Amino acid sequence: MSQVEWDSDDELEEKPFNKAYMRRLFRYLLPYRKILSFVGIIVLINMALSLAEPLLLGYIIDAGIVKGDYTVIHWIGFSLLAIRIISWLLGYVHTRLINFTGQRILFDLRQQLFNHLQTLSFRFFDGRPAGKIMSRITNDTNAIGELINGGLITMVMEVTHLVGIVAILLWMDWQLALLSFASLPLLFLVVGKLQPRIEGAYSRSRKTMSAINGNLNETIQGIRVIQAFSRQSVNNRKFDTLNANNKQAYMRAATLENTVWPIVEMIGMLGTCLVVWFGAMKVLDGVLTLGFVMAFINYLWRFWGPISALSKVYSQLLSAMASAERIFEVLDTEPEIKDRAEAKVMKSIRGEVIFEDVSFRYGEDKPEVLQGIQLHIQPGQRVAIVGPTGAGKSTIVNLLMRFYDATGGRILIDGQDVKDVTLESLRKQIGIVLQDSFIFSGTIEDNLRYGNEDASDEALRQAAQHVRIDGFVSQFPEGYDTQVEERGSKLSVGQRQLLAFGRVLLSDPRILILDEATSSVDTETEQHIQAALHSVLQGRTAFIIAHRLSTIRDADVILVVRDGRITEQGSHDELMLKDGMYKKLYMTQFEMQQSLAAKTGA
Ligand SMILES: Nc1ncnc2c1ncn2[C@@H]1O[C@H](COP(=O)(O)OP(=O)(O)OP(=O)(O)O)[C@@H](O)[C@H]1O
Repeated sequence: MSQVEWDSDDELEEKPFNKAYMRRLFRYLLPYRKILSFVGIIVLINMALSLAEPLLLGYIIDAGIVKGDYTVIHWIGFSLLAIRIISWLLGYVHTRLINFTGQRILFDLRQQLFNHLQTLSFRFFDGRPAGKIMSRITNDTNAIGELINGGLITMVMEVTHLVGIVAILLWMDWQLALLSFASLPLLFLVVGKLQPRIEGAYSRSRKTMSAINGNLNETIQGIRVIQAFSRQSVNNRKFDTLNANNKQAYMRAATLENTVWPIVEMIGMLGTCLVVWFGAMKVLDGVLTLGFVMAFINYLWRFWGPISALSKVYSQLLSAMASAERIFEVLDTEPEIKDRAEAKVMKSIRGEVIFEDVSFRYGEDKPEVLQGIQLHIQPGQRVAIVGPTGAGKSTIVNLLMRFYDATGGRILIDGQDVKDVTLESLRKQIGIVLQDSFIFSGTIEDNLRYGNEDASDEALRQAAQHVRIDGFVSQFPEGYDTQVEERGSKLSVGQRQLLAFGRVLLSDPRILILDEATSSVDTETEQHIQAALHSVLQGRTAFIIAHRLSTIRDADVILVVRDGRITEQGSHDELMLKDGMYKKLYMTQFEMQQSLAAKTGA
């Protein structure tokens, strides 16, 4: 299947009933069919017990109260109590079992989605808001869970209930039964007209709630920028509107619902009134007994419960359909970058990298962002990639990591095409340090071991020393066991950078990709970073998207990228002699640095 288009239609709250989705959802129930069949039997027994109650009530009136027979009263009274106790026990068991199964199915589905998401290619995540992807794993699986937990069981229970009641009413007195159903067409008319409006109103209320969530998410993520730009009052007004929309939508839904159900009850009462009226006359005529009419009316009261429950399950079913569609779309998306069937494990490499006439575009309808890239890098060489923003520097390294596949040409590492080896073996031998060093929640040690969990403690300490993090880590009371919060928010920018160097050093890759940070840190940290960089680069082929003049000058090969092409290639001295773009770039940067140094007095 092609990549999913997450357009606005995608977020519809409800979708028509879809048999194929339903069948697929049922497949998740299959592993639990034994438990579910057992639950089904319990539910049926419970229904039968509950349906017996009005009959017993009728009997206690006719054979007990009217005839003054104490034994019947005792026995039936005891039976009614026993039925309630057994019903309660069975209800407890079935709720426990169905909750347990529902949670297991949710667990399976969530796990499957998570595992699959991790295999999907970068292109899948490009342009898809993280919030929407997250909501598929949480909200959408929950909607399915609710359907299984509440909906399915309610459906089985209420349908059996309804069929049972109708059958009993017809069996007791078909004429009276038909009389009591006389108001049904009116009921269907009212519910058929108003129910979609209630559902629409609730759906709008949920949508306005998701707008609130989105806004909250963005506000929390961007709180620094918001406060820096003093946007609080503008944001308050925006939130106020969203909040008011939600209140309005909810109030409308609630008002509609509060109007509909009393009308439904009134219509229901109409049928009951007719039965009471005719029934009472028949009792006086001696055709029916009092107990019979009481039992009949009791069944009628029970008739409306399942109808309202079923209409709720129906809307639950439709919203689960929309969730199922979104979940299956993700599960059906094939990872674009994956191992070929005949892919081999890439053996230990030396680090020679060749780009043979490589071209690339981010989408079929997108322009080429790389064209005719030719490169031959020897093992251990240090390559600096420079060029204006948007030139294609990151794209070159993305192709080397196989985050995307080149659309033309070949990329060879030690003579092996990157497409012919397994992704894992390729990526294990390439390390990457990005500008914004992503630190995971967990301890400092966890983060260091991220690429090599089996590293010895000794190797860990050495790596930490080399990248100079031992100094600041030893100042934390818990040392390497210090918990760094999500994204390393407890650490400074420089410390995060050093930690990222340590992580890559410990994983010991042959090729290193480094996106040099542009953000300035204090001179001491800068020195630490330079020293750490020196350790990390030792003996590895390195591709550095370079911003610092010293890094650029020290590189063995400098690539000047412009508009997706390598326009100049060579060492610093060679390129300076050419008097081309590199010289211009270098001189501009040099002057900038000089004036910055003059300003800061460094
Ligand atoms: N995921 C993407 N989908 C579509 N186009 C993209 C994507 N990533 C980058 N591009 C486009 O590809 C071109 C090259 O981007 P690239 O990120 O490689 O530039 P860069 O030289 O690394 O820029 P910078 O120095 O600003 O990071 C740009 O025109 C950019 O808009």
